[in-house]
Amino acid sequence: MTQHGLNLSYPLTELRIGAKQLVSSLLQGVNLYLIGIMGVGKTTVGRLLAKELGYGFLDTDNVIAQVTGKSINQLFAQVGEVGFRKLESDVLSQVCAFTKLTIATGGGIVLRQENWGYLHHGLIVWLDTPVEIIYSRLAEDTTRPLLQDADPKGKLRSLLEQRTPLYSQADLHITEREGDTPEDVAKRILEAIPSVLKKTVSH
Ligand SMILES: Nc1ncnc2c1ncn2[C@@H]1O[C@H](COP(=O)(O)OP(=O)(O)OP(=O)(O)O)[C@@H](O)[C@H]1O
Ligand SMILES: O=C(O)C1=C[C@@H](O)[C@@H](O)[C@H](O)C1
Ligand SMILES: [Mg+2]
Repeated sequence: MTQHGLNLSYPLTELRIGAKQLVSSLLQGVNLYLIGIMGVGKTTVGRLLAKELGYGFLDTDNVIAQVTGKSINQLFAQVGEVGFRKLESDVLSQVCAFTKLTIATGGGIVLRQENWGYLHHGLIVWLDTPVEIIYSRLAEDTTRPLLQDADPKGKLRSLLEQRTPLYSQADLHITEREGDTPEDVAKRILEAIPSVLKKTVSH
């Protein structure tokens, strides 16, 4: 984030008065990227954050589906995970050229090294939710091809375990607490952004 030359001289009391305005002015149009395993709420919380910040909202999964005219399930069936990952990188490489966006990413965006070059154009937020909660949310959902497994909960656990070192490279780590609404999570992110920007430049 230091390459953005953010102005960090702000009175802390302002955080309580107008967190949204403060965060907007601190970010100076820098994009927010939400990463995390499927079902943590990247799409849901991303929309709320965009509204709060006066940012546009994009979801890489939705952009891929719109551009190809196919669902994520159809793409996995037709071009495989490898083909899907190429499309995902193409989309990310294009959207990172814009500013003032909150971008919800697909859960596997962290897997390709080249994607990190694009993600680091912005501020990266890792949404982290206990597997039990994610599972209860997605148990009836058939739109995630990687969860079409004999043991979907085990699959979620193993994906999270494999990807945790990658998600950990985010600028900000927000852990969802039991009972947190999407609004609570968005608020916690907004409140945490000033501290992470401050921490980055003081090193
Ligand atoms: N804090 C929350 N409390 C309750 N339900 C939530 C919360 N966050 C998200 N949800 C619900 O969980 C489901 C999954 O959320 P969402 O689609 O936003 O996850 P995602 O991280 O974008 O997943 P994917 O990586 O598969 O795109 C949705 O039905 C959403 O309404
Ligand atoms: O975690 C993953 O690898 C995925 C998450 C979804 O957002 C989709 O991008 C797709 O279902 C793959
Ligand atoms: Mg999503």
